[in-house]
Amino acid sequence: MTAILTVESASKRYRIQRHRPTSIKDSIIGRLKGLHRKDNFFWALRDVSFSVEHGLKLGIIGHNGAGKSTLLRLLCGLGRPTTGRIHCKGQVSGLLELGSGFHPDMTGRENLVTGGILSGLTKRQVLAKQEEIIAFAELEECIDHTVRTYSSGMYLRLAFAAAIHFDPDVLIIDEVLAVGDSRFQKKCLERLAAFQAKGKTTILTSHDTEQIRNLCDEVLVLEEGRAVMLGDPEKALQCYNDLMRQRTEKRAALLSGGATQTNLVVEHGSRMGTLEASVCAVRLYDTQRRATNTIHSGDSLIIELEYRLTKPLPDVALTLGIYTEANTKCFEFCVASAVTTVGSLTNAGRLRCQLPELPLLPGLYYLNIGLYPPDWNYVYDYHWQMHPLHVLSASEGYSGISGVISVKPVWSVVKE
Ligand SMILES: Nc1ncnc2c1ncn2[C@@H]1O[C@H](COP(=O)(O)OP(=O)(O)OP(=O)(O)O)[C@@H](O)[C@H]1O
Repeated sequence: MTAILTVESASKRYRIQRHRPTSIKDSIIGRLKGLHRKDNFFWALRDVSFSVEHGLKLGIIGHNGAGKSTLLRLLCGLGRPTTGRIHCKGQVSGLLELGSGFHPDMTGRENLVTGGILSGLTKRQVLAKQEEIIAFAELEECIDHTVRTYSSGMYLRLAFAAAIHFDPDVLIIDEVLAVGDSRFQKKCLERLAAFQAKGKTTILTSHDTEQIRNLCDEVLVLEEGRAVMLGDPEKALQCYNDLMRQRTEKRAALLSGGATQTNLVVEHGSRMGTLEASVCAVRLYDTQRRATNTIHSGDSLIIELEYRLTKPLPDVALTLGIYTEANTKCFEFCVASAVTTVGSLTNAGRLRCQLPELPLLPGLYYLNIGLYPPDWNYVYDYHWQMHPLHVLSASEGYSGISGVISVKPVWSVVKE
């Protein structure tokens, strides 16, 4: 196999301007006074090296500010590394953050033609694909409006449709699969899978670990601009979690002015975090609002979390998941902003969550709960295997089903 893309010791330095001139005169005066010499420099990428072979599905993960977008921009040819080199032997198409790529004052159609030509297609080739792209993006009615008037969802639909229909050798996607409605997201994921199945190379970043597992066969982990590891998705996700644990430990030490144990002693299961926001009690209720940790398959479950904040926090992110005894995830949902979902949090209170008709097969499960700062950089409080949930057979139980969820198949003979 040959490498289609090679990154050799690439570093990227940004200038953090202390003096921001607002006019040419201001800029000249600033230079004469030597104000520009007071600028700081920030290394967003440091000495990153890796190569990507034809057909590889590469994922890039890392916490907020780790350098993922900076690296993807360089791979797309937007800017050059401050030191090091990037080599690409094919045509690259990039779906970067919303707002990049299209000119806001040009119509969707004009942007398509310009984008196609910039991606290496001839005008005739772009025009031949144009209607298919517009149909995929479902933008027939707005394609002749200026892109400035598009919603973020419309923008994303056009950007994705264009990037994939231009059929590049390497498709680079920065997190954008998280935007847009779920039906269109599914359509994009199917199209992306077909693109990958043709043996094309993809490079993507995502904060969604399931997307990383499903869409990547190798993953690069970035931390503070450095490549920490490149390996299979499971090892990379483990490394990402370890880095989060290390950041949590650093944060806890900073808060307490010394080394702190972030793994907390609990009766059952495990708990870790800085406890700036904490879950101090978890109560489960059945459909009759009785406090219990035993329900029947198919019953609804009410979960009440008693929380405490050590100081007022602008927002908190949280996760709540149900896992089997063997630690298989049945489901987990993330709330990126508690404020948006339930309103601002007082220093202590209770959050309630109802899960209607939980179709779990009989067995022992655990509720895993996490509280995080909104940038998910470290852990406020994470409980795993601490809160058991016993699921009993439904009153009209049926046999012969294994797995995690309870479904009731209805069989019949097809009449010819
Ligand atoms: N144009 C710029 N000027 C100065 N600093 C920048 C610039 N662009 C990015 N940075 C800084 O470089 C670092 C890496 O940013 P980057 O956007 O690459 O991170 P990221 O891993 O993509 O983060 P996120 O997951 O939040 O998108 C951040 O600290 C960011 O503030």
